[in-house]
Amino acid sequence: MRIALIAHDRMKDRMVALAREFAPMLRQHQLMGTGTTGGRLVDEVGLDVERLLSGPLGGDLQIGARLSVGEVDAVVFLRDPMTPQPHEPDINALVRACDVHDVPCATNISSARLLLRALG
Ligand SMILES: O=C(CO)COP(=O)(O)O
Repeated sequence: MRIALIAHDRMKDRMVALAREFAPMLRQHQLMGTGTTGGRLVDEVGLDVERLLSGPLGGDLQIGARLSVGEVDAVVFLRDPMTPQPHEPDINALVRACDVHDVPCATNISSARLLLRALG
């Protein structure tokens, strides 16, 4: 499976903890992430993650574009619900693309755990 991992700044520690928890499972899959999130997962968890652009520079759009042509199977997107983001339209575009193409998209830790368990 091709899994995209994305987290806003205040959610990145939680993404790292989640990735540690699921590291053995995640290693079985092809991973991609936005720039900073991907970097942390590489450096702190030792995962092999293809790093795309940082979110505010177009990383969400890159993932959305891949997803729209069938190149992403699942998304974990830990959005920060409390902080406005300069690239809000990109964020909405990615979540919308998940809905348009019926790609599972977990936007909080509980749903991410369920999704990653299901992908086993
Ligand atoms: O902004 C993001 C998603 O909208 C995440 O981007 P970074 O992983 O580069 O911080």
